[in-house]
Amino acid sequence: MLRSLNKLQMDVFYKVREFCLNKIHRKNPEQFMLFLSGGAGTGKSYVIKSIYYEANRLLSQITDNPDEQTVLMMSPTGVSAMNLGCSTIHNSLKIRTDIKLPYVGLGLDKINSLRADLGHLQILIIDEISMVSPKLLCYIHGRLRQIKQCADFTPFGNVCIIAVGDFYQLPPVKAKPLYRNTDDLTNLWQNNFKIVELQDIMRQKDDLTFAQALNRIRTRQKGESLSPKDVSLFKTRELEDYDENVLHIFATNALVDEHNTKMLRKLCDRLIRIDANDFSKDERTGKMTKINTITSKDVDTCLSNVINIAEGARVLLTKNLDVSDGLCNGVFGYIRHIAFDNDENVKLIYVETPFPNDLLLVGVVGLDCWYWMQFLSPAFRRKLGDY
Ligand SMILES: Nc1ncnc2c1ncn2[C@@H]1O[C@H](COP(=O)(O)OP(=O)(O)OP(=O)(O)O)[C@@H](O)[C@H]1O
Repeated sequence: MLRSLNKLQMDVFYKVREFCLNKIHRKNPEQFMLFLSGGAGTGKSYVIKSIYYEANRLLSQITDNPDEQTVLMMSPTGVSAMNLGCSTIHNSLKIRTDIKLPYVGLGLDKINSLRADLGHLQILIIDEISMVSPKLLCYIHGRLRQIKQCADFTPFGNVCIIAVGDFYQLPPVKAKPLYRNTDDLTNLWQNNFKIVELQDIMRQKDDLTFAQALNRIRTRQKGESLSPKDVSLFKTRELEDYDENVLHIFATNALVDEHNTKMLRKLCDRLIRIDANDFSKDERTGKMTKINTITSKDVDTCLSNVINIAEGARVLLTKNLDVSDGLCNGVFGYIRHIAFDNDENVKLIYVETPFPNDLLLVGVVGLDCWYWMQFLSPAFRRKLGDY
């Protein structure tokens, strides 16, 4: 893999390698903060995998404990974490999703356990940096300072950072991207990071004309039209007939729902409608009472008021259940079986995941739980037989 790196990829690789060698030889190398950028397919993930492997190999020499991590790779989303074989930022650094500034430190027990794993951390690789909000970056900085017990304000507790990504790609959810942050207090991005921009598109390296046209879409401003030449090039890639099972992308949720309902009706015999039930908890008695008006819109739960399901339907996981097991937001599964209670209400939905031994069991809203999901062990699966 190393020999195949192109010139710019190689430069970054050797810069990090030099830091590691100096660290092993106790030369006290200076902390670096690198922003590795480049368009889609320029090989950002490819080079960080090489760096991660090499840095791990070299820096493992500075600790005797194999459980201690000297290099950590993480990503803001479950899918990209899964693709890179790492964990999410929230999971790796025990950062809650509802964080607020100013930074709130972790309690003693939790920080001690993080410190046991990451006390010798030297290099942190953050993939998909375009999706990291200024607030989340502040929490990464705060957490690393806490882990490293830094007395001064050196950024990120003096841990080297390799931020990887492309700001032309997805921005953070409901937050400004890092380069747009103008708040001096939380601005860890500007002035700290040195940019290296990979130039060669490796994904379409055998079709340079197409790769360059894709790059023009990348840098195109809102309202700016594509050249007629690019439009006709993309038109040549249009398909009249295509497999309906491929992943579709739509601009609005309404179009997504329309397509899903069409496919369900087409592919499945019996459509089952589940209406959301809303319950309120009496603070004094703890008793749950069903309420007749649905409040999901008012409190923005992102839950649908109605869902249509069917046996055989393809479904998408929209939550990170267990990234290390591959069960993260974006993974497909198939509904194998739907079980009903005596009143013909849906009680359980059995979802088969793409992973051989996992079957997800999805419980539908009951009085004592909002929803729950669990994996069935192979033994329990056998007990269930063929339903
Ligand atoms: N030096 C290289 N030699 C051979 N193949 C490479 C090289 N660099 C990247 N590739 C290949 O090019 C493709 C794109 O690389 P990669 O996924 O790392 O790009 P990326 O910049 O991370 O893309 P994106 O922004 O879309 O995630 C992959 O198939 C990868 O294996």
